[in-house]
Amino acid sequence: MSGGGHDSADDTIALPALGCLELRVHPQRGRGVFTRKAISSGTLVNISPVLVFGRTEYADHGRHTQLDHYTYCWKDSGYALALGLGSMFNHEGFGHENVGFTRDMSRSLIRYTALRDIGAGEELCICYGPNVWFDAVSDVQAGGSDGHSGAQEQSADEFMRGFGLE
Ligand SMILES: C[S@@+](CC[C@H](N)C(=O)[O-])C[C@H]1O[C@@H](n2cnc3c(N)ncnc32)[C@H](O)[C@@H]1O
Repeated sequence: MSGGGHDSADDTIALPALGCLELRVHPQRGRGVFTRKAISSGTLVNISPVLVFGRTEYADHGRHTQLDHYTYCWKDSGYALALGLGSMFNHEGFGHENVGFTRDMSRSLIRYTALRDIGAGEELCICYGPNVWFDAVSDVQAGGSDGHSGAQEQSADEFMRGFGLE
């Protein structure tokens, strides 16, 4: 078993068990994912299975509900709800997020990986894309470096398709 999150059998997915992640309420962002211990760059921090909605089902129903604040773009113009912590990562602007995500369409899951060393007590944030639907609050200090290690796994195209936006 490697750190890649799946065993040799294609239908078995090993889940990371860091034991240091916790859900906390951020005063402006609402619930978010925080770590009690330092996490090294490149660590697989979470795997979320997803619930996939087809394009028509989502257009007719899902987008008119709270689901629209949580879903990721998925294949064939559908959308997917990440189950578990995958729906709890808050947003930081591009270059300031400390967690990247990769959609595994064939296994219906999303992998989340630390893009840099993350300190104890930090919030784990992903980047939803360039256009968000809320007034984004950032915890990044002005003038700080983006801290990216080059571990970003998304292609530019995947990134621009964003979290729930096209
Ligand atoms: C996928 S949910 C994240 C979990 C959410 N905080 C909760 O409590 O359910 C996305 C929502 O979180 C909030 N959010 C995420 N990042 C934010 C940010 N940087 N600033 C303000 N609100 C944020 C927005 O309300 C957004 O619609």
